[in-house]
Amino acid sequence: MNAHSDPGVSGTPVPPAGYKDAPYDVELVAVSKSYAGTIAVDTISLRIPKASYCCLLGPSGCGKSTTLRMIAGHEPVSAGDILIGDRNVTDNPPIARGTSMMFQNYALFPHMSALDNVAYSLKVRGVPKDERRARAREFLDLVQMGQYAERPPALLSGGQQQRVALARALITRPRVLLLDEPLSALDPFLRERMRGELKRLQRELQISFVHVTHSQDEAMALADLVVVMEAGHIRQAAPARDIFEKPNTAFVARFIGGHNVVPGGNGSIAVRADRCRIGSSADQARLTGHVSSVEYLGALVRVGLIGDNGLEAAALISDRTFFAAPVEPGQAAALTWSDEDAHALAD
Ligand SMILES: Nc1ncnc2c1ncn2[C@@H]1O[C@H](COP(=O)(O)OP(=O)(O)OP(=O)(O)O)[C@@H](O)[C@H]1O
Repeated sequence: MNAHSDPGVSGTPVPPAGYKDAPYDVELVAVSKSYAGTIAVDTISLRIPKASYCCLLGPSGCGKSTTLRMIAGHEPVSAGDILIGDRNVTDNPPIARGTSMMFQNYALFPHMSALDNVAYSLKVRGVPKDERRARAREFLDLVQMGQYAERPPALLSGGQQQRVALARALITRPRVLLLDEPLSALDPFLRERMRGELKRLQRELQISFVHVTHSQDEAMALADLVVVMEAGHIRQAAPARDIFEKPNTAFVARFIGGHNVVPGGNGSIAVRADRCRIGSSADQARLTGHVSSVEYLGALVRVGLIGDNGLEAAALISDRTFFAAPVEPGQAAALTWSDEDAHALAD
């Protein structure tokens, strides 16, 4: 292994040639993956700027995990190139890419203590015992697990096991940390807490995280760059706010949630549900019909509406506005919005 493929296990990471100047941590160039008869990923190109939090988001089977596994080197590409920094790693084994992967089920060794689990990848790289144990302690402290160093995984909670798995993935000092559905096994309370923790770690370490999720909320909360995938394609890659404010297609608008997709003058338009109002005045109405549901969400109330044309839509309104003029399911109602809140979609 040369200095350029050393993921920085012996002290300060050694930047690969040209890495410092590379504006992207990850670059996918026309990457495809086919299995016998199935195209899992179809000619995708993507640039992940340095030290970004990137979420790959999309419905089940859209190719997110396959993309992540190809970046990790656990799956060979069928076509295309993968660059980490400005180094083409397409044919490199996982250990020589400068990436590290944290698996969904954490994949900890049950017979080893938390400390030995974390130190393990240094062991396989031949780092002496004292040094690797000292480094493992450092990384357990980083994820606030120093006090559990001697416990085996079976005596740790799910959230604690996950922290150990994170420390284990980070100890090799990767350029890019790859996370496959890292929060899905946690209960909702812990999930939110770990979400904040992941973001903190990414900021502190100033490396890129590529995080696969099918949760829109998770992607919106975490990502600098949200990559929305469908059927092996990237449909949109942009900051969360751009995706939410300017979804480019009906699929993205629907998948990201919180939008109504309705016919406009030239094709479909998306209007955010929180920009819609419920009224009864037919002259301002954009969509007339009746209330189909009322969901109290605390600060907001979601009013579902079925248009006379069969179209389903919703308004998200503040609790104060709703209770000033409440409506009930079955009641005739109209949805209104301003022209400036209507966003034209490409299809
Ligand atoms: N080893 C494999 N052999 C054959 N087909 C596969 C293999 N792995 C994945 N696929 C197919 O490739 C497509 C993409 O799968 P992938 O696991 O990347 O999707 P995903 O978006 O991560 O889905 P999920 O959210 O359900 O994990 C799917 O149609 C899947 O069935």
